[in-house]
Amino acid sequence: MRYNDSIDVLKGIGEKTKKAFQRIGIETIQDLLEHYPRGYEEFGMPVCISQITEGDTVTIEASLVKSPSSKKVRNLQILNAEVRDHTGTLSVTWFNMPYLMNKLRMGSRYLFRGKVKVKYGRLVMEQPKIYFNKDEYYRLLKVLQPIYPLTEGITNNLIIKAVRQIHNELQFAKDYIPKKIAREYSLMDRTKALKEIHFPKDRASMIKARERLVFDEFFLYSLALRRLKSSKDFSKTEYPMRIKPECDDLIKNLPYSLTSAQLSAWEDVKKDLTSDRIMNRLIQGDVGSGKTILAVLALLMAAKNGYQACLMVPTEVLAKQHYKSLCGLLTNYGVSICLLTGSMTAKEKRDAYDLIKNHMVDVVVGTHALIQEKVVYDNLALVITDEQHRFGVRQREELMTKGGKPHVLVMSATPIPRTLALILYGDLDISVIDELPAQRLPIKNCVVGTDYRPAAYRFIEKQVAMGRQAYVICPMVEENELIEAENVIDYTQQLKEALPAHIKVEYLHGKMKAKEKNDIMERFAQGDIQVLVSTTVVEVGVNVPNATVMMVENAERFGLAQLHQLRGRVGRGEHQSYCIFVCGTQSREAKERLEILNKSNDGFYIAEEDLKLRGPGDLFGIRQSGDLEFKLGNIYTDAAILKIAAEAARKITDEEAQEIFEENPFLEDKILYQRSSTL
Ligand SMILES: Nc1ncnc2c1ncn2[C@@H]1O[C@H](COP(=O)(O)OP(=O)(O)OP(=O)(O)O)[C@@H](O)[C@H]1O
Repeated sequence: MRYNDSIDVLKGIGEKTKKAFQRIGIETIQDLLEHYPRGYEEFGMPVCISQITEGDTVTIEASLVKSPSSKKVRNLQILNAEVRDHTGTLSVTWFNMPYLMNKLRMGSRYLFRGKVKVKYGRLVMEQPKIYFNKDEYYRLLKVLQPIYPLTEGITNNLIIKAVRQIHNELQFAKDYIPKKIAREYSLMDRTKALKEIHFPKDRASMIKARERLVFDEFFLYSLALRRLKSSKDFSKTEYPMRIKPECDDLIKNLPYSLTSAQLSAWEDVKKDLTSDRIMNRLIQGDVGSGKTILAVLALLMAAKNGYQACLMVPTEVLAKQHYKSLCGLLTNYGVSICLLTGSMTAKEKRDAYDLIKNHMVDVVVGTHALIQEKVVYDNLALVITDEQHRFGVRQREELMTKGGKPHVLVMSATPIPRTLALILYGDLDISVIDELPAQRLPIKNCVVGTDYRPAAYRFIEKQVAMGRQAYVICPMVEENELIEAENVIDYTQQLKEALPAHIKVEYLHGKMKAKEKNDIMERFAQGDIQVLVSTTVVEVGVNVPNATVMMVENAERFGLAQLHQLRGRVGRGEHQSYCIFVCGTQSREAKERLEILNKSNDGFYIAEEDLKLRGPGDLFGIRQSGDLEFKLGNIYTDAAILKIAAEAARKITDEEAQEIFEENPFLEDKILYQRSSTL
């Protein structure tokens, strides 16, 4: 049996089963070996009925004390029975297994294994597996039985049998890792690891096997990425640029001086743009750290070199905001700018397409509309995506195909620990803005209960009297009977009543028409509206430096990273700013979580704490669903393995890497295929 053989060389896999396997991406012996269990079932000694509590999955040894009775409820054939051991009795239920009626004998002892629930106030074991033969069960004791991801037509048992056969007939699994690395990191042998991951001797052995296989995934991924990156490094740009004096001039004329972190990021960008290679850079900086100006400088540089450049942002509100600030900063330098968003009329769009195609504009700002088929660019040399996590990388790539191979600059305010950033944005170089403008005062935070509202409103009133503005965030747009949380529409009404009439309160939410949203945002930015009640649509990138209060209702409903983003909407100017997190529950856990924000304004710290508390899914708000998935490894929870695997990959010379992939010609493709579908 060979690694690349089709799975139908295995006994019991015919045409139909083969097709079913294909549906979950399994074609070869290797695929099946790498179809890892999603968990294990641990068989324990039988327990006494009196020891069982709700929710347990247990085995009992008991005899049937009442003949099974059968009834039909809609399409379901339900079989009820009662069993007893020396400590008590238990109800047992099976669904759609009528043939058990004749198989189970009154008074006989069997082993039943299943989950115990409470139904009508009584404990019931549902759909238990029956072991008619005691020895059959005792053989399973202490063994971790693999539980596989399945699809229709494929049972767990079928996979177990097939994998066992592979283990019996395949001598060696391919080992990708050089011996010196395996030794240095005390890795389990790969062949053994592939056995133990499916049929572990015990838990410790399974963990060690898993570590080895996760290491392989990360190690190879890091290597492949390195090769990809170095090959990219050699890809010559079609859009070489020269340094332009206008950029220095713009910096000189700003009402503030750039921080040293901004300056050093700008140096990175300049170096990239003036080199003969394509730029692929991520600028990572906490909320309000001043990333936008770097985008502006890069756009100016591209335009002054005679190229087109575009800035793609996730929302219409943000596109409008950037458009306005770009016009303010760049028109003096003879740069023409146009806006392109989904809500523009057909005619407006057509006009924009014409301007772009004929290079009547140098810079295009917009939303997804920028990557519509109809947009034809003329010499698109630079693509900047803001908050790229809101775009799939697919979309980014689509935009890239509109130019030859434009330079790419990605802006992200998502605080990700460096090791993770290296993997998540593995093909990008990274500049970090780790410093806030000097004159910023740290935001003052408080976590309060709903009874604090009257005091909060008085506080907002005072701030407004001083010429400042406030945001109030609610989780919902409108009332929903099923969810107890504040909603924007009703809240605005209440707030209008609670605040003096001269204070203008308006609302903003995602369901409003683009034009209405823009209008409200514009009026807020101009100071015509003093208090804006909104959903999280303001979360990303909105910049109104005069706003100094952020009040978040039902703060417990948001992730910490998201709350940090919301908080980032204030403290963007020279005024002291405040954040009031209103906790709508008494839960201690919720309050503890919010205390993390109370204590720190540092996005990286918050991200780490959130990771500890809630796990990765909720934290990053990015790349959550199926993003950068490895078969076994999880880049967040296996961060420790990721770190050493990346370190090990760095120890490999280019020649050694070449050898690894040469020996396994399908491997690199496979990894990079995964990359392109995820990164
Ligand atoms: N060096 C600086 N000194 C003072 N103010 C600055 C400096 N750099 C930028 N700013 C101002 O700080 C505010 C926030 O900057 P910007 O909008 O670029 O933040 P950002 O990094 O994009 O944040 P976010 O991720 O929250 O959108 C803007 O009003 C900007 O004009």
